[in-house]
Amino acid sequence: MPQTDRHDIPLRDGRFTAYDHGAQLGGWEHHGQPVLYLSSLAATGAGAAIRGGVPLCWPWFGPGRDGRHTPGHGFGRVADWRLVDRQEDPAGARLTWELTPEQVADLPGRELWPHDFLARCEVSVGDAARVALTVTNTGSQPFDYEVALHSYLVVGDVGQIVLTGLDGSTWFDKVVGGVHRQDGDLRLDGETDRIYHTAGPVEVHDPVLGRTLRVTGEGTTDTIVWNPGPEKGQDIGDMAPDDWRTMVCVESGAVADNAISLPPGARWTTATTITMSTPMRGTR
Ligand SMILES: O=P(O)(O)OC[C@H]1O[C@H](O)[C@H](O)[C@@H](O)[C@@H]1O
Repeated sequence: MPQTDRHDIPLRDGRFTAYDHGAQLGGWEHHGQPVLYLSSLAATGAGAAIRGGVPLCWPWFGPGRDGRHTPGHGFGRVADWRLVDRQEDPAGARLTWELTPEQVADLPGRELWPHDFLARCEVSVGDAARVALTVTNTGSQPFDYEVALHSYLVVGDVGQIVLTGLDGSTWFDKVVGGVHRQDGDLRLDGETDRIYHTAGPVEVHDPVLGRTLRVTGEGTTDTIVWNPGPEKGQDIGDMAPDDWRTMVCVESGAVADNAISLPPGARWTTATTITMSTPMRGTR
């Protein structure tokens, strides 16, 4: 396998990193503030899933709908994508990668999703960061897939953040099971792993860093909120033991019963956009 190609891109108002491996946006710093978390222990070599930034979960999410798919979050996140375009100017940059069946032929898990496809991932960073995945069905049979754009956001203290935009939506609890309805804003207390049935926008109000991050999905139906909490957080090999305190994942996706179905010749774009604003607005 080729070495991971990493792109370090300076911008007028910040900088970001991106990898051909997984077509992945890595760290992003905007106006001197880190916005996307990238673990200092992240593995980036062949087969590795890069811990942080915005991993692409595709063509399944987690262990898939049957709970038995590996690798977790699909082979798209560990594939070496082909960079097909790179546009840069001081205000913003855009990188575009493609992935075809030939590039994933030898990857574990390909046999679980053996369809003909063209996938295109576009990462654009300027005032906002946007990750867009467009999948085309190039075969003669319909197929479906799950997708999540798994943003790792930097927060000052996960115990103090308030998430708005989820009020009234139903959610599935991945920690203990069960479906619930969100009543008001969300404050995290320990391990949290939830699939909310809303595309957002979801805002993360952060009193410690004095800012609000907004995550907006396009072509998506779900928002996944994840933080491993103190116990699991200590055991994640590619994260420093206390890092769980200063990150939260707010992921735009279409998962489980909301998987995307594509007839032959059709294509679909799912995207997430992350913006940062200050000062904070009121929460309840
Ligand atoms: O450890 P990873 O495979 O990167 O997954 C990290 C997390 O991703 C998502 O947020 C899932 O909902 C979680 O269940 C999972 O633990």
